[in-house]
Amino acid sequence: SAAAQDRSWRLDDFDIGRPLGKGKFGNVYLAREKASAYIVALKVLYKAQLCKGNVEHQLRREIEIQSHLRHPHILRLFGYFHDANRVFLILEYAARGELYKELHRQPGSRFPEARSATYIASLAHALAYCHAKSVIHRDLKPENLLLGLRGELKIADFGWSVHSPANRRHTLCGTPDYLPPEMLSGQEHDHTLDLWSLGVLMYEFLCGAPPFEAEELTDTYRRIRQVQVTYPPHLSDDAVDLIRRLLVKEGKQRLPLSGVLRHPWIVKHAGPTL
Ligand SMILES: O=C(O)Cn1ncc2ncnc(NCCc3cnc(NC(=O)Nc4cccc(Cl)c4)s3)c21
Repeated sequence: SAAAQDRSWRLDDFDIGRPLGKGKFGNVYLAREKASAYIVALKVLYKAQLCKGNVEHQLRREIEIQSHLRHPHILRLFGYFHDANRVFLILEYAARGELYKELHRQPGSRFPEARSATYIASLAHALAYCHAKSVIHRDLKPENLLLGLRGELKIADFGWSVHSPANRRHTLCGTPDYLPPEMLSGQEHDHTLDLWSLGVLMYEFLCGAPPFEAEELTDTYRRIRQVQVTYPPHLSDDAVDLIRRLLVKEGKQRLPLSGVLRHPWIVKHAGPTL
């Protein structure tokens, strides 16, 4: 509610529960707002770490961007507050946790086609909503996808999101597996960046590993630049067709989200949830 933004929150407004996850800049805890008994996730970020990582402006941008986003497949950021040495994000609680843990629990670490299509359709709806507001996420990967109480997908962590078009200001940290060629060469990028990452995620949901994964980082970079993908035999022709239309070097040539939602592979498998 808007009230969540106006009133200033404090740590003793909450009962703190079990840790939900551990992060580079701080941990996430289950928490209950005392007055309403509302359950949230509370992410604790240490200012010293944020300062050392030179990411304070990214956090401010995330808070600004997230405070205007309202979508069933985007994890809500209800508000934030800080004390002497910590910043706290008050987040929607995703009861079924991290999607990548669910992915690796599966046989072969991959989802069946119908489940993958439902997740891709949810992502396409959420991204269409973001792009309509000129917001690109830029960091779509299984670690940033959470599952709600009924297993519904929630995009989380807009720590790398920006208004498009944009240029990368920061050196990349973390895996390059989900980044398009234009991000590797520091070129200007736009919302079509997220279309590439959607293709990488679709491949990983269906195959159990991202398409450009390699032992050496340099090999991953080369395979991304050359769009070097091999398709395992168990993939349906429709699935291969949709991935091929997203993993295209030229951003403008990638299938737009409207085309993704109309694609036969999505309509066939995720039809009822569209
Ligand atoms: O995922 C888990 O570990 C466990 N988990 N399990 C359930 C659950 N329900 C809700 N949230 C969870 N986790 C927090 C998800 C985030 C959302 N938004 C973020 N933003 C952020 O970290 N920003 C940020 C950080 C450091 C620097 C900068 Cl610049 C920006 S993290 C949950």
